[in-house]
Amino acid sequence: MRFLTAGESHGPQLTAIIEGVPSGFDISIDKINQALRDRQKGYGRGKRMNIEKDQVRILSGVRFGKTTGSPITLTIENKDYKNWENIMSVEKMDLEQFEEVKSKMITRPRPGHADLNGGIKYNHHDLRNVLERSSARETAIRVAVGALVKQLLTPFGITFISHVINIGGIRALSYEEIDNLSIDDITNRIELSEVRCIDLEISKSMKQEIDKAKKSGDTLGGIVEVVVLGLPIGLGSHVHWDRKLDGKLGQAILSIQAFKGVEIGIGFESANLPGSMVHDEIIWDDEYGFRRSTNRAGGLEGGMTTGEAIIVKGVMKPIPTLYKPLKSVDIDCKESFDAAIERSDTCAVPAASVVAEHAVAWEIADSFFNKFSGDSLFEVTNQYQNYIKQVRDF
Ligand SMILES: Cc1cc2nc3c(=O)[nH]c(=O)nc-3n(C[C@H](O)[C@H](O)[C@H](O)COP(=O)(O)O)c2cc1C
Ligand SMILES: C=C(O[C@@H]1CC(C(=O)O)=C[C@@H](OP(=O)(O)O)[C@H]1O)C(=O)O
Repeated sequence: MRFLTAGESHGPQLTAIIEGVPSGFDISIDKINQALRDRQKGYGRGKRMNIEKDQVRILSGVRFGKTTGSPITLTIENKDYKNWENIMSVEKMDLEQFEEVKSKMITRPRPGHADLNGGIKYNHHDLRNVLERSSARETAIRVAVGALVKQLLTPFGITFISHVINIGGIRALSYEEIDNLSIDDITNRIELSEVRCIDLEISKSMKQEIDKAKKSGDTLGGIVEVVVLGLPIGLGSHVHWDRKLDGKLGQAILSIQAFKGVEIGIGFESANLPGSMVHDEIIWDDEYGFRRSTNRAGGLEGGMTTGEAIIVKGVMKPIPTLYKPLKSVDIDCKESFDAAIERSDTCAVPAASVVAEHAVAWEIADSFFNKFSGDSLFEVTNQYQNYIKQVRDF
């Protein structure tokens, strides 16, 4: 499977085309819209989220609620476009527009954003041309894509959880450290927390930290965790660098705006431990077959799933646009100024946890349909069931 997205932050809409989805799978628009709502509602976001009411439209590839095997086109309207029509026009600029366009021109690149590198690379002297596409507005359509392909995995019992385990240094337990909570309890708590954190007391401290940062014109980053349950052994492959699922998940997470680190299983901590405390012993379970007594590897060995939960964390840096800006240089006169201020979030880690979940979902779905390839649900299901039997009898 593959997909492309298009669209500017303040343009008319975001679009995605997904290719390679087999036929016969149930698709619920409500489920995609629920994921879009989850992405929008995290605490710490700026005023833009009051304007947008993200809802997907499916323009091709689905008929009467089922995939047809044809390319699937998704769109999300940018409600804010009506306030930017003149500034984002595709027509040649006329003189009357000039003053308005000039008022929104960006010439003082924000440290930490794509402005300066993108401006130099594409030879733009209005850095808005860079900002519009580098903006994480694009994550809305990526979530829609992920929420669609997640539904292709439902018949095979594969499910996803995402949550926040750190905001600005306020830490919460990660999935492996949580005892005595059912998956339903975990998901209910994430739903209830405005920062998508399982611990509701820590959620309060995280919110306070966000309020503090906002008051001082600053921003915060953090850590998100994505957990994938119900995977068979053997998605991904050890035979080529670009088929290794851990590598693909790394790319998926690091492709999200502002993500600067990724960790699988105990990841960085394994540098401090001997092998006996890092690797997961292999056991035989009469009901499940081969299993691991622990899951420090985070569900991946040799670029392939082990059958245990995939556990992947991503580190998000603080938002680059600061209301108390850092120093920058005006690209025209080359003098030092405060960086540009564009309406902005204080902390988007809760929103980004939803984005990370859906970016991971894409990679899992892609690996799943690589392994169990077929043009229809029927064909894929046959392949899947044969393989599960093969694994059971191994
Ligand atoms: C959900 C989400 C919301 C974001 N909101 C903002 C924002 O309001 N202001 C901002 O300057 N950056 C925001 N960012 C981060 C920038 O888009 C990102 O830092 C920028 O594109 C540069 O890319 P890089 O940080 O990956 O190098 C957001 C990122 C995400 C994932
Ligand atoms: C629009 C979204 O996020 C935007 C991401 C973003 C950035 O620079 O990445 C900057 C802000 O854009 P604006 O200036 O229009 O408010 C965020 O609101 C979204 O997540 O849907």
